[in-house]
This record gives sequence, C-alpha cells and structure tokens, in this order.
Amino acid sequence: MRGDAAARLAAVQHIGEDRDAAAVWQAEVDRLDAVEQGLCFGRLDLNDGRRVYLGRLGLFRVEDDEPLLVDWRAPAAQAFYTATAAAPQGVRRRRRITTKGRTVVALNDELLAPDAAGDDSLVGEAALLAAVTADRTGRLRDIVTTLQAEQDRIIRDEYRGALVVQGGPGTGKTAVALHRAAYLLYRHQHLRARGVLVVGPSQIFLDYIGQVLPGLGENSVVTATIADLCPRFGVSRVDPPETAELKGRASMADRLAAAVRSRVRMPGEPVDVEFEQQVLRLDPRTCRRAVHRARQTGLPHNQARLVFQREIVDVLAQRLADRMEAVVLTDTGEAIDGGSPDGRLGEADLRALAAAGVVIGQDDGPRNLLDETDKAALRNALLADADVQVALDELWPPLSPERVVSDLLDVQADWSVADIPLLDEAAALIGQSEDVVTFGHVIVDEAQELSEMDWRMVMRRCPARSMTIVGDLAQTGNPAGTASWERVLRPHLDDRWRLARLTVNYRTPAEIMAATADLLAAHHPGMRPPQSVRSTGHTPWRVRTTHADLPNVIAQLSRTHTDGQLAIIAPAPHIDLLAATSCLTVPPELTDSIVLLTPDQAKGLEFDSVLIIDPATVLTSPLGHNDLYVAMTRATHRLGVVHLGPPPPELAAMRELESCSASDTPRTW
Ligand SMILES: Nc1ncnc2c1ncn2[C@@H]1O[C@H](COP(=O)(O)OP(=O)(O)OP(=O)(O)O)[C@@H](O)[C@H]1O
Repeated sequence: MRGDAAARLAAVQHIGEDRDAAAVWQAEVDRLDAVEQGLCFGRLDLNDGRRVYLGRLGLFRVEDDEPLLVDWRAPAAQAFYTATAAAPQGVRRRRRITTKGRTVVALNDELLAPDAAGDDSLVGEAALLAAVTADRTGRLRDIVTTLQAEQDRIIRDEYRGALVVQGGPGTGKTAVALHRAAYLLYRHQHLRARGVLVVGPSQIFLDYIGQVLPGLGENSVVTATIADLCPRFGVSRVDPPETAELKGRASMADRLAAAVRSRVRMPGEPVDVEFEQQVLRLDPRTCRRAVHRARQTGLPHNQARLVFQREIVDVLAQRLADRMEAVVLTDTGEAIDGGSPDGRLGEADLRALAAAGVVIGQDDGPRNLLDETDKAALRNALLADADVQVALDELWPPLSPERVVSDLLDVQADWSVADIPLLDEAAALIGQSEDVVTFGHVIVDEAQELSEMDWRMVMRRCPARSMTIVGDLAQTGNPAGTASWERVLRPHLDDRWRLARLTVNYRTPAEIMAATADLLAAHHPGMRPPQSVRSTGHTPWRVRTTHADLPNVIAQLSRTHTDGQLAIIAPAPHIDLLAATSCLTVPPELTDSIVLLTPDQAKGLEFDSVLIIDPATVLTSPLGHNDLYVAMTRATHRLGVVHLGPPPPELAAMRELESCSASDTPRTW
C-alpha cells in the first residue's frame, strides 16, 4: 500500500498539474507512514478456531480480499477491549503484540477460559501497567492497545447528540476523546467531508496531543484553542480574572445584542434627505415602519440594514415620482401643476399630456406618468447617491464586530482571550460570520474551562450539535468556567445530552492521590476521586524554604532528579525568576527533560515527576484550589512541594522533609 501510494504521488508530481491529487496522495503516504509504529498490536483467538489480527488500520489480501488485519475500530475488534473471563464473547485468548520497528519484542497472552476468571475490572493488566509506568516523553501516546472497557464504551457511543464525559484526573478523558474522533471518522464516512474539530485549552496542550491522531492514521482532524476559532482577531492582552469572569457571562450576549440594536436610530422629528438639490422629507412613522420591517426579517444587523434601506428608498422614490408627476407640461411647454396627491394623474392632465404628444398608456382612466422601470431607475439613483447614503447610515449604520465590542467595553482593538467570544458574538449579530467554519462533530477537551460565551462560540461551529465534551469540574481554573454541565449545556442542548463517567485513574499513583485527599475534601466535598490503578511506593513530600533560598533549592532538586522528565509548576509571579536562575525555557518546550510551567499551562499534561512551588500563592487565585489539584495530579511517579512559610492546611498532612540537602535528596527523588 505504501509503495502504491508513493508511486501515485510521484506520478501526479511528475505531471505537476493536479495539486489536489498530489495533496490527496501525500496525505495517504503520511497516513501510512504514521501507522508504522505498532501497526499490528493484537490477536484474538476465537472459540471457533479463527484468529483475528488487530491493527491501527485494516488490511486485506489483494488476491481474495481476505482480511489480514482488522481495524481496531471495526465491530470485529471490539471484543479485544471488552471481553472478560466472565463474559468472553467467543474469545479464547487475547494476545497483545509489542513491536519495535518491524520486530516483535513482547507477547502478552490472556486466557479467557471461564476457569481463568479473576479480577474482571482491568483488561490486559500487565500491558496496561507497562504502558502507564513507561517514561513520559512530553507527547501523549495513543492507548489503542490497552483501552479499557469503560473507555471503549465511550469511544463507540453513538455519534448523534452530545456526550459529556466527566472524570477525575488521569482517567483518560483526553485519550478517549481523541480515539473517539478516530472512531467516528471511521464509522461515519460523511464526517470526513463535514470535518471534526478538537478544541483544547492551549497551544501547548494541542502540541502535547498532536501525535495521537496521526498515529492512528487520522490526519484530517482540526485542532484549535478557543482563540483560534476566530483567527482574524489576534490576542495581545491578558485580562484580570474578575474581568475575564464578567466577560464570560451569558448576559454579555444580551448586552451585545442590545448594543447592536441601539445603533439603529429612531428619529423623533422628520429627517430631511438631500437628493440632487432637492430635499425629501422622511417622517418618523416611515422610519419606524422601515425599521420594523427590517427587524421582522430576523436577519443580522448589516443584512437587515439593506432591507431598511430598500424600504426607505422605496418611500423616497415614490415621493420623487409624485413630485415629478405633479409637474407636467402643456402642449405649449408650460408646466401644469396637476396630479392627485397620490401621485396619479387626473383626466385634465392626461388630456394635456396627450395633446403634448406623450403616450402614457392604452387603457382609459387615470394612470401614472412614470412606469416601474423609471421608478427602479430612481431607486437605484437614490441608493447610489452619497448624500442619501449618509442620511441612511445615520439612521442604520453599518457595523463591524471590533466597533461593537470596543464601544461596549470602552477598549481599543487590543484583545484578550475573553474578548474573542464577544467579537464572535458581535460578528454573528451583525452578519459578518463568513469566515466561520462549521464541523460535523466537535470535541471539547478540558471543557470545564469554557465560559458561557465560549460555549456560544463553539455551538456556532457545530450546527448539528453532535459533540463529545470531556472535562472535570474539580479542575476548573478559569473563573468564567463551569461548576455544572447542566448549567452551561442546557441553553444550547436542552436535555439532548448524556453523561458518562470515567472512574479509574491511569496516571496518578495512589500515593499522590492520597496527598490530594484533603484538598479535594475541603473544596469539593461531594466529589469522589478516581481510583488509581497502581501504587509506586514513592511518598509525596513537602519542604519549606525561603524566598531568598528558592532558586538554590530548585537548582539542587533539579540536579538530583535523574529519573525521567521533571515539571516545575510555579505560579506566574515566580516564572521569570526561576527561568533565569535555572536556565529553563519560557514558554515551555514540552520535550525538555525539565519543564517550567504555570498550573494553567500544565492543564491536561503529565510528567514523570512534578515539583510544585509556592502552593500558597497558587491558592490565592479565584479557583486556586482547583489549580493546585491540577498541578498535584500531573505526575506519573513522584511529587514534591516547596512552600515558602507554613504549608497550606490542605497540604499539612504531607510528609515533611527537614531540608533538601544532598543527604536528603536521594530519599526525595
Ligand atoms: N487504557 C489506557 N491504557 C494505557 N494508558 C492509559 C489508558 N487510559 C489512560 N491512559 C494514560 O493515562 C494518562 C492520562 O490520560 P489522559 O491525559 O487522557 O487523562 P485525562 O482524564 O484527560 O487527565 P486530566 O483530566 O488530568 O488532564 C495518559 O498517559 C494516558 O495515555
């Protein structure tokens, strides 16, 4: 297949004309290259003697179409993820095949005979534990070989409507959401044309997840942050949390709608419109009627403006026609001031016109001097006239999103992330949404961070409302984010959404989850933490230091950390100093062996070890307890906390180190 795709690509490139075809074959070459790692990863031995090999994509023998490899998303592959000894689904043996390049390096067999029945909760435990304990690389890996049954159910859930997945840290929400994207594209081919969008909290996060879908052979999914959804507005400013919270409220949509509406003027007095040295008078009633008719169309502001203009110009054209018809000439060339007030000609006028040789109709009775073509010409002349346009624009001005938002907020065009959904809303209200791209299915990750205004923007990208929404209400860091799925989703989906839960923590070991227990209990008393799949024997610790000594302590802890990737998570005020004193990259480079980031940037990521700096400052932000919970749950192995002064009460129960001197550090890391 690869050879064939490469040959076809070379052929179209050789001709050099058909760029679309070249792009299609290039994408196919990339897709086939990307699935190279672990192409075949499993085998099912069925009770009836058949063997089914599982792969990242399906392969068929050329001669007879016999399946060689079943795509993991095909129904025939599902038993690989869901069969248990108690419910073997016709499977006798499940084999996991680990390859390095094209060499098989490990086989892992599970017999599903009823007498082998053991703990049914984890499928392929050995392979799973090997996957979750492996060193982190700064990039999320796919979990196609070790998906668990509760995850598989979510991935294969029906595609219509909205599915919300609530799960604590490390339960695989991100991984599951991405596998679901691949699954939906495979099962619902029409989605390839309509597109699938994944919305994530930051570019760092999008880089972190960027290899998962290509590794599953899917290159067509679009990933974006909230700000990326409206690329024409650049972000150059950060709002204080309280401002961001206000801007995120749904009531901002009403304020924007009112602001746009208020730009239409309803004059109390007649308005004079100049046209070719004449003054035409518009009375307030005419204006009101035109506004009413324009609004009745339900069109956005700028489009409704054209209806308004047509209404007004119709009236002006009629006035003009009346005036012209009121002045007709006798056969001697003298003006007669005839015509009825409704602009029609009386008998005397018609006789006078006939005498003047003007033929104005065949039938008897009064009729207009100007026909429809003349009136259309008049209307066009009025619309094209600069003075008339000025008068019309005074009544119903054309608007831009920037102007609406900057007038409402009294700011210049210097936008923050929280302004983007407001600009997008304004663009929708005024009808400047031509660059809005819509998708057949939208996946929102870290969905708890979206404000009510963000949701409105996302919904505009998903007219079919087919969505997968994954998040954790205990991790909301954005003050404008959500504490209730019901609250943010009902206005858009009514009750057309369903909730699934993930309950097992694959990332964070039991020791670290135990260290977060007081924090979670204090701030989310009703919430149960997810169950860790493993313990590591590494007890999290805390150590006290001073401001002055902080850089030394960090340098020492960084030097003595040798086991995998270390993340130093510090509140924003410490970042610059720490970056300078420890020579760390800002913004962070996720594949470095030591990564320095804020709790906000750490959202959704994971590392082998995590060092949290100054938790008391983290706790001072409006939802600081959630930020601290996020920071504490990023590690797959080890967690240390460096506090300045006494520890926050939520962390007081953690084991305290006397110091982090050289003699202590072997114990720490
Ligand atoms: N079935 C699985 N097999 C192997 N690894 C898994 C499995 N499920 C999850 N993991 C791993 O657990 C880690 C956490 O997964 P993920 O980041 O998707 O969790 P999350 O619920 O989005 O976490 P958070 O909310 O804390 O950001 C990842 O390394 C992921 O690969």
